Amino acid sequence: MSEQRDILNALAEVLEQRRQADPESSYVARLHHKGLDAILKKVGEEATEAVVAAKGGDRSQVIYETADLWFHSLIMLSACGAGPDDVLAELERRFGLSGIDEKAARKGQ
Ligand SMILES: N=c1c2ncn([C@@H]3O[C@H](COP(=O)(O)OP(=O)(O)OP(=O)(O)O)[C@@H](O)[C@H]3O)c2ncn1[C@@H]1O[C@H](COP(=O)(O)O)[C@@H](O)[C@H]1O
Repeated sequence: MSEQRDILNALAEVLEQRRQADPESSYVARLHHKGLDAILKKVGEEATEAVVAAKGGDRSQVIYETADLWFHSLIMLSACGAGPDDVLAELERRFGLSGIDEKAARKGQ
């Protein structure tokens, strides 16, 4: 298992623990306390910020904003009873399958 995958799983574990934490001392607990709509709003905002950063062409800003987006996406997954391994498994399932071929197979169904 790569170090990058380790940090995703380590972070996912912390995020699960924070669901029951004190909203006064934990940002993640505070978001859960506000509810799913608040979590989804943050994911939308962070996605927009990542897009704006990419459009601006500053590589380090793109990385920074994408980290924010991934972080909030992990909170969304946690709220939906899923985790990074579930998404990685889906990407693994798709690996090597051309998006064009996949779409053609779907349209032919
Ligand atoms: N990786 C992160 C992480 N990335 C971003 N953030 C926070 O996410 C928020 C992002 O908000 P914005 O960039 O939109 O800035 P803002 O204007 O402060 O946002 P608003 O909430 O006010 O809308 C900021 O408060 C960041 O500090 C994070 N907060 C926590 N983590 C990880 O999550 C763990 C648990 O955090 P707590 O729940 O706070 O203990 C931490 O140990 C870290 O590993």
